[in-house]
Amino acid sequence: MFLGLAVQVLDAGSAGVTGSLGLAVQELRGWGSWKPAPPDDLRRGGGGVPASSAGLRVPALSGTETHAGARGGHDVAPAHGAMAPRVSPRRARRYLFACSLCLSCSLLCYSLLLRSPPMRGGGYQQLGCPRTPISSGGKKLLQNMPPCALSEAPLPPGGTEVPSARKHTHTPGGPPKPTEHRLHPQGNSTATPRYGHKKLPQAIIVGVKKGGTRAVLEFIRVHPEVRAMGTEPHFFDRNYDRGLDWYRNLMPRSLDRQITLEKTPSYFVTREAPRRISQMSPKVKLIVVVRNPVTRAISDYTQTLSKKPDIPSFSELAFLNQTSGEVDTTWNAIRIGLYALHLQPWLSHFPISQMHFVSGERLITDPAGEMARVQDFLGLKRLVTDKHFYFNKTKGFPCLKKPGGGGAPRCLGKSKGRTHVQINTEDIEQLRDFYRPHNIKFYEIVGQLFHIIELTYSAARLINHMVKSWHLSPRTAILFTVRCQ
Ligand SMILES: Nc1ncnc2c1ncn2[C@@H]1O[C@H](COP(=O)(O)OS(=O)(=O)O)[C@@H](OP(=O)(O)O)[C@H]1O
Repeated sequence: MFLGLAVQVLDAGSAGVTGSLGLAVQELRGWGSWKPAPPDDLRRGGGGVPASSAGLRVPALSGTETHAGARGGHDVAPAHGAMAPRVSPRRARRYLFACSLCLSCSLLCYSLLLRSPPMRGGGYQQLGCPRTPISSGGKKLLQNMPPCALSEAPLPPGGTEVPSARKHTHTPGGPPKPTEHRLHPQGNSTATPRYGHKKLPQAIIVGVKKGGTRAVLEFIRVHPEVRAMGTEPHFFDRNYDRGLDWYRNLMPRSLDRQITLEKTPSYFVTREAPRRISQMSPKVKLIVVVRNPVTRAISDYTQTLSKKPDIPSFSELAFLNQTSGEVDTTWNAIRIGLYALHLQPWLSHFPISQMHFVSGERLITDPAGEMARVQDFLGLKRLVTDKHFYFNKTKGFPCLKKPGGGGAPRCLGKSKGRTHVQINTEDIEQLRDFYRPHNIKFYEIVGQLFHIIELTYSAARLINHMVKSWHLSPRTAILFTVRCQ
């Protein structure tokens, strides 16, 4: 191939075609009109054109002049102002050949560099997958890959835990930056495939902060029919004035059959978000990951404390009056947990059937079960199953593994699953009491029981009994039980 190219180039040049090769030939022809110099001069580089220049610094590539003297002599002008050497036609052909070889070589290198990025295990061609460059930087954030690419992803040697968080902050005026870490970067890529098109999301994980939203996003994007934006765009709260085109442009490319998804947990508590989202698309599917609001508040506080170690204690912030136990509902960490309150505006714009609630607790104890429900809700085939998960004892959380057991597992980053700040039991009890009526209201609205209030074992059995024996709907059984509690 290399030789073939060289010959082609040589032919083109000899024929005097236009373009740089043609010019190269013209230049060499120009040399040919100079007085001949002893061949040795050329080889030694003395008196005539230095050997290196003669072979490689072909002026024609940078200019159109055919007369070397007119170029100021920096390219091929003879040294010491000596007469330009005459180059025999044979030598000229040699130069031409050398030059062509160089060009061919460069062409070959460029074509290799540009057209053949590192491939995953060479399996692409057989699988008929589009060629997608894979980020070689192992610390790149994970993004979904086309189905075939996912199954071909190379994994890091022996790595089990995700490297520490790569945090970015949002800069007004610039594109949104990743606000948090994502799953293990290996085995997936941030590279946008060159096929498909950018769509507005058909599904959004709208909340809640610290509920387990990252886990849901990372788990669902394993599905080949899902393309997810890895970072949080914060479009419907912070960046709305940038317009839908800006928002759409942030999305990964996807095929028509694929679902585009993003997650920004702050939407759930943003008053304007439901209206704005429904204006974008009234059919969009909404996912809310809920978690016991007391645990959620502690998780939220733990995160803030990790960034600002000087903040007051949890109890000081949570209670207006610690003796009376009056809760400060203006503190965000507390306020976000008032799920029923935040849900109301959503229900003015979306039917409840368009919202799916994931239990943050079950997401940890039974990720496959929760993800099965998410897939059902999104109208996807249940492809993300228990085969994809394993429990990582060191992390204390489920992590993703490769189906079939090959390759290294992938856990969420260090900022997910942190050890919480110790809060005294009395404060926790007071907060549970505070949240109980709000939680019950929330259950009533969504007709689903979450582990966000602690049911006694007998209450759970009663629910089961009522559902099975009395043929009550789970919703009625739940409501009856929590009301009785
Ligand atoms: N598989 C797995 N691995 C690690 N962590 C998991 C997982 N599943 C759920 N979680 C819980 O997710 C909590 C973080 O929630 P979010 O991802 O919604 O946080 S954030 O709002 O995006 O900051 C995080 O909260 P903390 O434990 O307080 O760190 C986890 O409890």
